[in-house]
Amino acid sequence: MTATRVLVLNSGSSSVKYQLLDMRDSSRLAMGLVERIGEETSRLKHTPRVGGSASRERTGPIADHEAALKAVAEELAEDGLGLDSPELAAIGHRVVHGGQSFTEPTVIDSAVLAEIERLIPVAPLHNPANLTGIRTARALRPDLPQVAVFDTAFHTTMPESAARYAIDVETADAHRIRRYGFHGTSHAYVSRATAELLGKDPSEVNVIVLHLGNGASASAVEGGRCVDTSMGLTPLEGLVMGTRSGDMDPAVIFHLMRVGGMSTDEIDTLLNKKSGLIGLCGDNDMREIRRRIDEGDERAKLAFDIYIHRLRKYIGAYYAVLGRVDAVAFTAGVGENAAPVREAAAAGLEGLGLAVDGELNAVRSDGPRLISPAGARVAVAVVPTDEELEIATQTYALVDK
Ligand SMILES: Nc1ncnc2c1ncn2[C@@H]1O[C@H](COP(=O)(O)OP(=O)(O)O)[C@@H](O)[C@H]1O
Ligand SMILES: CC(=O)OP(=O)(O)O
Ligand SMILES: [Mg+2]
Repeated sequence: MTATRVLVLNSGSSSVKYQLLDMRDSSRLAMGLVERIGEETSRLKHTPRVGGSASRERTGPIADHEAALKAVAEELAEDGLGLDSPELAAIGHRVVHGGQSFTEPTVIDSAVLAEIERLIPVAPLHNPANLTGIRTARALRPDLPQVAVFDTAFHTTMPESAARYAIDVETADAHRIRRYGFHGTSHAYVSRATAELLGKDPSEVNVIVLHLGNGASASAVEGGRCVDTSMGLTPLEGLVMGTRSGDMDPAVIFHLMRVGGMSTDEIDTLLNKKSGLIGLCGDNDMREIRRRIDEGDERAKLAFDIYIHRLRKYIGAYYAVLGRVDAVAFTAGVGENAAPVREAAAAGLEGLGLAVDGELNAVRSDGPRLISPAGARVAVAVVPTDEELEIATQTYALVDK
């Protein structure tokens, strides 16, 4: 029997998303999510035979990522899809920070593990969880190839003019300080899917991709290659996010230290976990923010306006970076679902050839779709991302040789 299945693990700071795919037809055999790891109220939602049977849920404390993965393995085994299956060809892992070392998907060995570990200081919320996922999966199936697919890889094509910060060159190089960019698997997948939606080859189109999830980032993709992106050394820079500030004057940090008496760790927590939408209005979920706005809540309205203002700045900036824009693609939780965000992001930009059609924008659908009026100079699209499929495809390409 040839092994054609790939298990994909996307381990976040407090969650694990997973999918088991059969790469003969890219079909999903099972998928699921473990949330609130480390809390009393952890939850595992497992969907076997996607599209077929109903989901199963387990609630109750799941202490850490190792326990989470073991619970996932048990759920898969219950459907006869256990990790011991000879049909499993590889396990693909999302790894958030690959620094400059990794420009391609990579089979994991101890040297690769050591490098991912070395990069923890620049991805403190993400790389430790990714490492635990890899180590646990390796312990469960030591004989299987484990492949790392890096968020940073797609952005390694950025020119120096976009990737370098304007700080002392020797200092920057000594500490490997530069723009790395993240969500690259999503930016790659969505820019390609957008070209496909337009019936063109990726090499022919310039796309601004807006990945708006809990973490959010924008990228400028020229003929299939990333030329700029909004996240930087770490996933803190750029857009306003669920709990992260995005761009601000770096002197805010010195001010908080000198005048506010805050420690480095306190400021790190403030900017990564208590800022963005949650810091501005107490909620990080766009659904809740829209509900509050509908009830006349001023703080929610201001948070929304700040979020949109920053988003529009990046659309304008990347318009200038690209010179010619063929499409703007909205993706991830907010981008795919929040019609008011898309409407506000494009409002009044007809001069740039950008517009959103109210009726098309209100349509709900799982597939990629255009929301710009017919004949518009720039296509505006909703293009659902599928990081797990992209990771599985890249993983399988590496092991099916
Ligand atoms: N129906 C919806 N309307 C508006 N926003 C939504 C909707 N569904 C999800 N979201 C937003 O998407 C976010 C999660 O996006 P997602 O891409 O899954 O994030 P992540 O991968 O970073 O966890 C939620 O925090 C919420 O703000
Ligand atoms: C890199 C990053 O921000 O990832 P996420 O959106 O999954 O937090
Ligand atoms: Mg995400």
